[in-house]
Amino acid sequence: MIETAGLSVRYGSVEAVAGVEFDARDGAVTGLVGPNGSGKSSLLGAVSGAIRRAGGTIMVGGDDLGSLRPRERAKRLASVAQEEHGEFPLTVWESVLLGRSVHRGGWSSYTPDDKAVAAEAMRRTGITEFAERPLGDLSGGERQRALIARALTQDATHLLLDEPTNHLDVRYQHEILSLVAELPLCTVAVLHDLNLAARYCDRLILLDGGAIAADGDPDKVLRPEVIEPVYRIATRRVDIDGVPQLLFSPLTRDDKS
Ligand SMILES: Nc1ncnc2c1ncn2[C@@H]1O[C@H](COP(=O)(O)OP(=O)(O)OP(=O)(O)O)[C@@H](O)[C@H]1O
Repeated sequence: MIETAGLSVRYGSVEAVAGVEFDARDGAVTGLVGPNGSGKSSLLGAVSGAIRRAGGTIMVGGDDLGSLRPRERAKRLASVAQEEHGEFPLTVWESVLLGRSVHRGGWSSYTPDDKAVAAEAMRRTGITEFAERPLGDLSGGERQRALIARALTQDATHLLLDEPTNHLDVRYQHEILSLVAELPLCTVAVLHDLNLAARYCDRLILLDGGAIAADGDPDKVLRPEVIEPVYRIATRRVDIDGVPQLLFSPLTRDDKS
């Protein structure tokens, strides 16, 4: 479980996250949605510890995030950030295997079990064939799947994903999110695509201007009267097989005024 209270993130005079309180349950996928600049990545970054919070508390598995030693933190939280920069000198296999390093002491080498966990994560994300390729040579979508495989290999109890479907083709968008939805973890994912969020999230937190505009299951949040004022786009909803799906059309001149 992840719980925050009064969580704030500031960049100079910009308050990107303004005293947010939410909880994300174990065994569920909580989606963070909202327009560009609404504070999704800042909120996720604060929870992962990558971005310094200006105030508030973050509890992960019942303990204050700040009280956890780095190794314990890594056993509890695995995260995939929006863009991982760098030269990527490692092969895909080496990079995925690095996820096991939090379970190894000092210089001890990887065990057959570590290698089996890494191989299984690669199989599930469809990247086995790229094992010997340098990570930096992969396409954006292939690299995204490799980074997700590394996070799965870390075998943490909480998973943070910032736009995990970014760069993925339509098949892998669904494959990766259905894989994530099956994991018995506490997962928080930033998603732009509201229709994917509807299908794979148990709960949605809609951010607007750094604050929570709506919080609840997809049926409750994905309603035109909730979505339209936040995204400022005309929205229609249809329910397909019990899953809400949204259709959008640009505002007319009259709507804008
Ligand atoms: N490093 C930074 N320095 C200054 N302002 C920043 C910085 N990072 C983010 N911001 C600002 O903080 C606010 C929230 O940004 P954030 O990236 O968290 O939003 P987001 O909802 O993830 O956006 P997007 O959907 O575009 O990825 C925005 O106003 C943004 O301009």
